[in-house]
Amino acid sequence: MYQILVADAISEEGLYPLLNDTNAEIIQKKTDDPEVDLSTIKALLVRSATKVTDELMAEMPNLKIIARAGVGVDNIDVPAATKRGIIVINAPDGNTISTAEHTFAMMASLMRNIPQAHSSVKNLEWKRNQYVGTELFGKNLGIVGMGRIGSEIAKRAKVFGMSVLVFDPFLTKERAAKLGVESTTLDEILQRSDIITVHTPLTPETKGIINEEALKKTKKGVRLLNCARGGIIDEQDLAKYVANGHVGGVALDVFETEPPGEHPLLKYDNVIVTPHLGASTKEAQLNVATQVAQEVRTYFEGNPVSNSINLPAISKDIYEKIQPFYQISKQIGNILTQCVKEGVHELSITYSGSVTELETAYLTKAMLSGFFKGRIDVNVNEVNALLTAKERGITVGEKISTEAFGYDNCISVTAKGEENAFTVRGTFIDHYGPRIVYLNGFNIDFLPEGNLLYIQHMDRPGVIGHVGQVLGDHHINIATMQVGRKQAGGEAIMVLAFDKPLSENELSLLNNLDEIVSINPIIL
Ligand SMILES: NC(=O)c1ccc[n+]([C@@H]2O[C@H](COP(=O)([O-])OP(=O)(O)OC[C@H]3O[C@@H](n4cnc5c(N)ncnc54)[C@H](O)[C@@H]3O)[C@@H](O)[C@H]2O)c1
Ligand SMILES: O=C(O)[C@H](O)COP(=O)(O)O
Repeated sequence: MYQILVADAISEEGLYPLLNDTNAEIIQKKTDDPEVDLSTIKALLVRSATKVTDELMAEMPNLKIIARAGVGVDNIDVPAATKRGIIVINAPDGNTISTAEHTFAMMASLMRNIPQAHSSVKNLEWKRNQYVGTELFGKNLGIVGMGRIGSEIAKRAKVFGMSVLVFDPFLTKERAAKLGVESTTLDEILQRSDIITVHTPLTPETKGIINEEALKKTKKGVRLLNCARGGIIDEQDLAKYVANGHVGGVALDVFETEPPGEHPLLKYDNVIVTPHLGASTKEAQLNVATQVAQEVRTYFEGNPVSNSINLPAISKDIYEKIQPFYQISKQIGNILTQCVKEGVHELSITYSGSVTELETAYLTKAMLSGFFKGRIDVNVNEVNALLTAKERGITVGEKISTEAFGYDNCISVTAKGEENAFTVRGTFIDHYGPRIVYLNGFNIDFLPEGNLLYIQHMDRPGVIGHVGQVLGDHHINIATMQVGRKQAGGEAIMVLAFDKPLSENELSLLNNLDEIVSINPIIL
């Protein structure tokens, strides 16, 4: 059973995939509601209202996934979530059309003074001369940020007979040509546009991208729209340019602080506003809620999510192919962490055979999650594995090799410390399962599972008997036993599996046997 906290107003109908899941319990409350036990919540669903801060995440130690029913994730501390190993997903295209239509409606309203005229008629006035508008036809529309929403606006603007200038550093010439828009610089847009609309995410780079310096370059009478995020157009600078009459009109759906309260821009008649309604249509809300609810369910069913902000996307097909190697990679990492007795500064992974055809980067992260398991407080998974290694000064290297040691596939990991290096090799055999086939210089073959004991000893007659005697005296059943050696009479190893872990006393009795060099329990 997993608990999901739905902290913002999310379409109930869209939550159907979760409401329909007998393993899910949905709690619809604010994060600061005293009735909510944050510590047991595994999934958090939000829109833009809830601020998902590092402090909030600290109160949610079991949180695995944050789902944003919408596009912008600027209300979520994504780096902090990543550090904590929490997946962040969004619904990138569910509200595109709604937001594009809202922006267009705002643009038409602004040009034809519709909100002002509407209020005037409602106040029993009839001022036809006061509300003479301007056509969209033939005007230059500048779009900053030509992603999903920007592109939909461009299509609509062209139908209205507008010329579209766009600025987006990631827009290719081919795509601009296909959309029939002129791709240009921000400066050109500022200088040539009659109307400018912004559709970028709010990032350190886009914050204030339209500020006083930019406004200075615009045409007198320019109209500006922000239906993306408050702050992309600097509100204080904009207020100055509305006050001095340079800017002819403004349409805002979003504000730096929401609600904006007593905002300097609100007093101007040529500034029209809506309360962050871009995505507020029945269709968009149903789309985004269904998308994230389905993704959360998929995640808890153990399948890959498609719209993660902090995890590379992987298809279900590839995910299924990778699963067996995922497990063995994790086990190799975990064996290493339990066997290496000094600080590790380098982990090098070599993939060979059929596994090289898969997403090995994903497996490297799985190996790291196994390596850090039990070593540090943070839950390390594919989201934060590389970051955790980097923070701890561990270099991670990945290689592809043609040497698979006679196996169909082989994953070999070497952990290097100041003094020693320790190598573990594993393979996955169809219809047989995962096997560890090499341990610190010795060929061996054991199942990486359960309570294991790795013993280094001298290859002498009777050693296996002596070990068996100690265990038998303590009524300990040996489930499986594998041995490996390099040469007769030299160093050798054995790996035993038990139904339960051995006690300190039993381990110490084994360690005191003459032929034993070292013993090392491994719990997987
Ligand atoms: N008002 C609303 O209710 C509402 C609804 C949906 C989305 N939004 C906002 O709109 C934004 C855009 O949504 P989208 O779905 O089109 O996202 P998107 O990712 O498809 O498009 C964003 C575009 O901005 C471009 N970009 C990034 N940095 C830039 C820069 N410095 N200069 C110019 N372009 C830059 C990117 O290359 C990308 O093409 C979202 O981030 C969200 O904040 C608001
Ligand atoms: O980024 C978004 O998707 C929009 O700003 C919508 O935000 P909302 O879900 O709070 O309406």
